[in-house]
Amino acid sequence: MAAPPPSSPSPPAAAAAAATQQTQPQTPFYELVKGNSGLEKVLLRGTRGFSAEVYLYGAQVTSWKNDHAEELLFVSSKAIFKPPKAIRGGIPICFPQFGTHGNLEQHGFARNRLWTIDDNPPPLPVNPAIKSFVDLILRPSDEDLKIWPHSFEFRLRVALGPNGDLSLTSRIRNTNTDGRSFSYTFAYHTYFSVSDISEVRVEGLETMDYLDNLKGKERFTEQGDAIVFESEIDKVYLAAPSKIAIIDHEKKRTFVLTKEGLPDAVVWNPWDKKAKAMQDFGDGEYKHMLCVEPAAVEKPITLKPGEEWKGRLALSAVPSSYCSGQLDPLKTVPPASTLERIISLVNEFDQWTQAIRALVV
Ligand SMILES: O=P(O)(O)OC[C@H]1O[C@H](O)[C@H](O)[C@@H](O)[C@@H]1O
Repeated sequence: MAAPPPSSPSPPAAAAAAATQQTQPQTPFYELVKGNSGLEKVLLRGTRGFSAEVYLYGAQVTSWKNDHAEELLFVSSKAIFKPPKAIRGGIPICFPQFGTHGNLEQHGFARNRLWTIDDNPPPLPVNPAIKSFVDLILRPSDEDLKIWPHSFEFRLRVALGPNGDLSLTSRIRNTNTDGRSFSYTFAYHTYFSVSDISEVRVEGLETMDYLDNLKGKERFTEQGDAIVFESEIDKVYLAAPSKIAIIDHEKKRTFVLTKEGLPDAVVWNPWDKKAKAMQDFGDGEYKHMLCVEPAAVEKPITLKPGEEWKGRLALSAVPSSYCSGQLDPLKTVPPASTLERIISLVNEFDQWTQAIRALVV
């Protein structure tokens, strides 16, 4: 069901509309279409050509494009869009278990289930400028309750901001009627598309402690400068900062990842050997992807009946490279072309000043 696209009122009316929308429930603007293998997916279209897609299967975002229609997420060319296999790429939802931290299948079962659209979610405070979003919901089936005997409601809002930023907001509520709490681990398993993994560095995780999945989950401390990639990596950084930058030097593009309610961050690249061993992953594809996954792993989240947890991921892609150590996109060094432009404008201004002085004197 596609809501009619919002009319494009003039700015004052838009401001008025935005103001009223803070009080009125927002009607999301999305389109439901058939995707790969006939699986349904929701298209989100923002202003200026930004877009995103999320499959109802797994509530999995599989596309996020900028205003040049460039794909910012990685999905394997060999991804299998056929339940019960998880789609390889985009942003799989790992719940109620991350990795092998428990006795369920790897990453739990949320990414292997068919979610439904929630047309009447409980109100969620949003930026009124966000028009393009969809609310999805998952509740356990009888089969699920056999393997994880807890009732829950998992609501996910996928939203496209006015500047093309993508946000995922999860709300998980314990709806047990037997008075029992439950605990879970969680991750937004985000696959970023990168030009060449050897040209990528990650800032924000320097000096953090991490569990190394390649060394029996042993605890280590990261070295003092940005992370670069020369081999397989599979690390769970603990109590990581809320902002992490993934810098793609070749593309002059920086992904800024902001996380709320998720203390940890997993960094994974399978590299060549593991890539070859994965059926749904191209042998050379490890060069063009990097997973940075906001997560709650070290300390599972525990909810009492009726309690609700909220975990949020916000992604933006900033077309510039960062000075080392600055995670704030506003403090980025403009690209050389902008600097050259500024210098030529200053020179032009000088010429005009001299000409006007000559006239006046
Ligand atoms: O193949 P999957 O089940 O999707 O898991 C892919 C990867 O996910 C995470 O990044 C884990 O830290 C890795 O250990 C795992 O290999």
